[in-house]
Amino acid sequence: MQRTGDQSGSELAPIQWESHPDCSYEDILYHRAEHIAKITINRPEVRNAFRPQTVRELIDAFHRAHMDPEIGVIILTGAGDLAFCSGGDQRIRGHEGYKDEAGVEHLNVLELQRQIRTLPKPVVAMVAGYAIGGGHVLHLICDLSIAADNARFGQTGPKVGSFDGGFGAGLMARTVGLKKAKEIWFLCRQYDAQEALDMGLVNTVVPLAELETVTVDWCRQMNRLSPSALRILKASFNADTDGLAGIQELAGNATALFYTTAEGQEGRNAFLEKRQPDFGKFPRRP
Ligand SMILES: CC(C)(COP(=O)(O)OP(=O)(O)OC[C@H]1O[C@@H](n2cnc3c(N)ncnc32)[C@H](O)[C@@H]1OP(=O)(O)O)[C@@H](O)C(=O)NCCC(=O)NCCSC(=O)c1cc(O)c2ccccc2c1O
Repeated sequence: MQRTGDQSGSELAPIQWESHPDCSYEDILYHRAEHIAKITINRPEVRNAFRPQTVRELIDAFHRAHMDPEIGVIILTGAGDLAFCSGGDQRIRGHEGYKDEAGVEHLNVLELQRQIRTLPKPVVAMVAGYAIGGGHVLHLICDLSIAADNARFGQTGPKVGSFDGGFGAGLMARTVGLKKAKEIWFLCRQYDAQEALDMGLVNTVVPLAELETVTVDWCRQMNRLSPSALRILKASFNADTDGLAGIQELAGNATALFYTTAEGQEGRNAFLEKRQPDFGKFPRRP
């Protein structure tokens, strides 16, 4: 199996994950160490299929990692070696979506997809075993995907009476090309890790036993880089695909940087001091 990527400067020391003391999740696990958060879908008995509660907990965990200034990079993975995620839990699929505890039907994974794209830190999918259906779209949404050599990828929508025509189709086409994306959706085939690497669906393939070590190494490398540069690059990569919402995210970074300048602060200070702002002292740069 081919391994890709520059491994120079890599650190392969084991990581000591710590559980977060405030987290009481049922369907997922939340760990932190060395400025990395690891979020694990923990339903191995159904190949880590998600139900509305799973998605709710994932949204909470991603928000926690987003807001935690100690965290630079986030890993999304599935418990065990057999699956990253097998998509929506078909046992509780009702007429209009996946039924929660109150009987309300959801497609709330779409909200999670948007959250992963807009949160301003790199998200890495660490994939062992199956990434299938809505679980396949989840890895696709992540910024990087690292696959174990036992990983298998595919969509099942047209087979099980579903489809994801949003990021599931559009982002797939941008990632692997239009013809390949249509093949993936129209034939519902499964692809092994090497095939996924060959079509640009994952960044690298590693032996299963090294999956976490290599993923952590990539995270450590990103954590040594400028967080603001990574943040703005992520927003830049997503901006055109995400339309005005993407531009909003990118422009929000410009606003946040502008707030830190004397020119930005002059406007606020003038308002608080009840005077006219003096922007004349700032250069009109070419
Ligand atoms: C993932 C598999 C290929 C694994 O095959 P394998 O042979 O290894 O294992 P089993 O098939 O025996 O599974 C073991 C065990 O797990 C149960 N299980 C597996 N997947 C699911 C699931 N998704 N939901 C419920 N249960 C699942 C399986 O029944 C077995 O249980 P036992 O009790 O019998 O032991 C294979 O399992 C597989 O193909 N799974 C189904 C994949 C699938 O079709 N997923 C749903 C696609 S649709 C979707 O995910 C989706 C969700 C959304 O929220 C959307 C929202 C908006 C738009 C679109 C959406 C969408 O498409």
